[in-house]
Amino acid sequence: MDASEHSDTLLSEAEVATALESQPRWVRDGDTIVRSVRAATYLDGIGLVDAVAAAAEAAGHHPDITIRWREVTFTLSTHSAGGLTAKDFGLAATIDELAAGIDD
Ligand SMILES: C[C@H](O)[C@H](O)[C@H]1CNC2=NC(N)=NC(=O)C2=N1
Repeated sequence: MDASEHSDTLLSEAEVATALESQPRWVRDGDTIVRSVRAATYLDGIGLVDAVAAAAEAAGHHPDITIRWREVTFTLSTHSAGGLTAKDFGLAATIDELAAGIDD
């Protein structure tokens, strides 16, 4: 399932806590979840950004992305809903798949 198939109903605090237990690479920061990936090289990080951008566009759900040399930080929130929804955790799972083998 990609993020476009997930509901944009706001998750409860309990639902967010449960979702984070199964996605341990992500940390809560207010109305967002955040993960940083440290790639072996700058271009590996850019390659990950490119792959995530394609997946995000296909899903119609887009992360905030910060690039600092070879560390790429993804911040997820459903802006239209004003907080965290299943779309964010769906995209988080996709990013985890794409980052597997990149994170050093
Ligand atoms: C029409 C389109 O689905 C919306 O503008 C989408 C696009 N991508 C988005 N991405 C994120 N993260 N939050 C949104 O509310 C959002 N809205």
